Amino acid sequence: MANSRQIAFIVLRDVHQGAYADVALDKALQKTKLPDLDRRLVTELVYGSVRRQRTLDALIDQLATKKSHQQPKDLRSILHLGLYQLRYQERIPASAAVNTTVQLAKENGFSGLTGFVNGLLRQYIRLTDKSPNPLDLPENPVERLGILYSFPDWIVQVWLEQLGFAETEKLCEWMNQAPTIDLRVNLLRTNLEVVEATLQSAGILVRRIPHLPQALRLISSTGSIPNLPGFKEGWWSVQDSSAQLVSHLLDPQPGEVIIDACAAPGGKTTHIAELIKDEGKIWACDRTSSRLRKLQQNTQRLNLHAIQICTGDSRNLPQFYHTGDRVLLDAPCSGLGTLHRHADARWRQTPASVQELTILQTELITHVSNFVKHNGVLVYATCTLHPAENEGVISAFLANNPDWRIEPPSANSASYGYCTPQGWLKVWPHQQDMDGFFMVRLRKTNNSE
Ligand SMILES: C[S@@+](CC[C@H](N)C(=O)[O-])C[C@H]1O[C@@H](n2cnc3c(N)ncnc32)[C@H](O)[C@@H]1O
Repeated sequence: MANSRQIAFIVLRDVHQGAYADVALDKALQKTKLPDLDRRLVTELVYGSVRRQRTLDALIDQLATKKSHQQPKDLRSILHLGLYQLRYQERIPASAAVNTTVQLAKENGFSGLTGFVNGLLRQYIRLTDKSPNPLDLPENPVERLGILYSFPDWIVQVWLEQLGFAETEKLCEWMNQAPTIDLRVNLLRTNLEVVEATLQSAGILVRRIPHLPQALRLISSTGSIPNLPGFKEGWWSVQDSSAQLVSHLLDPQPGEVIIDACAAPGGKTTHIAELIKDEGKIWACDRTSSRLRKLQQNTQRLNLHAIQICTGDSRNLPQFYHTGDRVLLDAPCSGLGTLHRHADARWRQTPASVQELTILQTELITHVSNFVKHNGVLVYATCTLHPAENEGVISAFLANNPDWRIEPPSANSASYGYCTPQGWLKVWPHQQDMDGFFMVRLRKTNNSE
């Protein structure tokens, strides 16, 4: 049976050939019968090495004569694994990190280079004996943060322009943490006290989140989520606190017609159904049927009946024109607010992909705003921290549609505390300790058609 590090190496090889880190990892773990502890090690090594890729490459550049991108691809992955353990895995003794990495090199076609691997890793250890952070860093603030925290320059630049150096550094640090898991309790089936007590009796510690009436944060490790008590019974869903704010901002009421224009897999659709006590009609539209199947499963598990599914492109659904009391557009986005949840996401997005997304977002809001009835409400939300996809899309929409205005949340809303002077809400993860989000409520005013 292959050992944890060999499996991690094979997954990294797939990732460097273009596979998604989570998909490649799942595939590899399904093929093995590793004990839980080893599975956790593989996961940590893969996600950590992918996430910290830029920092690890900078170390290779510093310690070897050939730059990281000139090294054979597999050797680079092996060095990433070794350096990752030395730099970020305090529980692994340095000697074990070095010996296992040398072994990996030997077993994967680099027996002639074991001396190089051994030498490079030992040189790193010697440098750390002299200084806790031996990485050479440039003065330029963008590159400095990009190399130290392993982000592409363009993302650091986007954040620096909004936050300045000290806050951007805190945000970068936050995004390299292990993600937390929040639950949203289904108050139609149970209540917070019962879920808290049930989880606690299964040895899982939770805490409440201020202002969010359905939220619980898991503060101890859990194992498989579907095996936790209450999941199969539909007592709760997994949903980050900031995503819960979106449906509170929409503020849906029992009996209303609500259209969720980008609904799958249904985190917010099911929340809306819970908030209206399952009384009314919610159209869950999405163009991806595989994701809508998940929405269907979630709806059944939570025993909700107000939701109707519509598969299609929301830029072309004229049957909904002027029918919605409230419309939610939780738009596809670059996900810069949830980079901590997807190890490879920071390397997949580019300024060009952001540009394409802003075009799609603009087309979606333009079409979907027609779904709203006279005097109705439209909420636009993204889980990104890129102003072009947020403030930019909304400012352009308002400039082209003078019959719409921003309506900030009311003082008794769960989302009130996150409101900015402009009336939109922006959740900065390092300040609020939840996923990054942008959301705004717009109302179609009286002078509109
Ligand atoms: C951010 S996700 C939605 C998450 C969902 N609201 C939730 O809370 O679970 C964006 C969704 O938009 C969908 N999408 C992208 N382009 C679309 C379009 N033109 N029309 C309809 N859905 C679209 C994607 O399939 C994806 O499911």
